[in-house]
Amino acid sequence: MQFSAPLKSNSKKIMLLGSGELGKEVIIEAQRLGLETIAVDKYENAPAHQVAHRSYVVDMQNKDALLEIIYREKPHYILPEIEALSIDALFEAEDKGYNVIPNANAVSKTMNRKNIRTFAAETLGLKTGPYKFVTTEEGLMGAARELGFPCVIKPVMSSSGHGQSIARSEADIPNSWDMAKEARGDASELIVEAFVDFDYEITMLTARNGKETVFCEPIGHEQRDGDYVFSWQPMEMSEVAKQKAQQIAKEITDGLGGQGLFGVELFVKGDEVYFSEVSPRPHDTGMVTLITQSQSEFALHLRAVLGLPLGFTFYGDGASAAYKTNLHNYAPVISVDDSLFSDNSYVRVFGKPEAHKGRRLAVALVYDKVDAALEKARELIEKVKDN
Ligand SMILES: Nc1ncnc2c1ncn2[C@@H]1O[C@H](COP(=O)(O)OP(=O)(O)OP(=O)(O)O)[C@@H](O)[C@H]1O
Ligand SMILES: NCC(=O)N[C@@H]1O[C@H](COP(=O)([O-])[O-])[C@@H](O)[C@H]1O
Ligand SMILES: [Mg+2]
Repeated sequence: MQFSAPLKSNSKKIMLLGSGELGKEVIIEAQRLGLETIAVDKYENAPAHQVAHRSYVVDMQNKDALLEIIYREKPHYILPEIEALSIDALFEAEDKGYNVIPNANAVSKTMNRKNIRTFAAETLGLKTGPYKFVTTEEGLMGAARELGFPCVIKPVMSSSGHGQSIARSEADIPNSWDMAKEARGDASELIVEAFVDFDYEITMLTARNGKETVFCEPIGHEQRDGDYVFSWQPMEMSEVAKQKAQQIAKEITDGLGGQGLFGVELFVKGDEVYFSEVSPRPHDTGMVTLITQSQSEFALHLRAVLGLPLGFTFYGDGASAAYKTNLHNYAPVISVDDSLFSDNSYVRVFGKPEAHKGRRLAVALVYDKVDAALEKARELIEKVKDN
């Protein structure tokens, strides 16, 4: 492969749509390969804006506004980094010959829970828990009664747990309805899922470069209020469950097609593996690969996009802990105890310009045997504060 310099007439350009902490790492990897980088998001000084060659602030749901930037910049690759963006802009750009990663149809399917769930369960026949879609509060009550309690309620378009709740009895349904309706994203329709009483859940990072598919070691994670707080790698699994997990990851990523890295979310009970959802891009729980692998999920995403070989070394076990703030603050200051910077741990601060309750601002990473790494990550994250 040939590599040019950025900011020249012959530069190779990537445009990131969404510029959070995950995109920031993708941009850094792209710059390591001499690519020209453009980061787009809905607010100023987003993490990836801070490291890209150029940045734009735009309403990500506005088709014309997104297309205007795409046509102006003419990127070789368009990498969606968030779910809430104008899918019509991506379809139109793809029609005009732009390379949307992994492809506009995959982005469209995965951004909407109804599309991806029906594709996985009904088209591909993958095992999932029971589910229903509803558009009214009465419909929600009926679906919950049918599926049984507890059940999980989510807007069809949302991420990081926004608008998600668990209803434990009929009395919880009005509150679940309100929570879903008030969330950002698209709550015109809701998915109601039977609660899967899994033993553990994993992310199977899966990369496709057009020639081969590779899997990372399974990542275990702990979620609170639908958002990740701790992840570790590898998650110890039975050989049968691991094989099934890779098989499901292969089928769903082959079904979606295109090049790039995917985060396949799976629930595991005994040797049974249930498909939950998939991100057609690096996954928040995969930040642990920054410390466990020779090529992180961000580096692998870039390699897959460019069609480069996907070989990498798993250096050894590790864990990550997300730092989430409780404050509203227009200029957050993050205090990190010096003990986080050790021979086997460090912290990455995303540089988000504003804090609000529940927002992820930093991540602690530990390299050690899984149990020790997770224990240390739990201990260290308590030593991060902001004000
Ligand atoms: N049907 C279910 N049964 C049990 N737990 C569930 C179910 N659905 C979701 N969860 C729990 O909630 C978490 C978040 O759900 P999900 O991944 O669907 O939301 P999300 O908003 O897309 O999150 P993200 O954007 O971080 O991936 C899951 O990782 C799991 O821990
Ligand atoms: N689970 C999806 C996920 O982790 N996405 C990551 O969070 C950012 C948004 O953060 P914000 O809400 O703090 O702006 C996104 O841009 C992406 O990097
Ligand atoms: Mg998820």
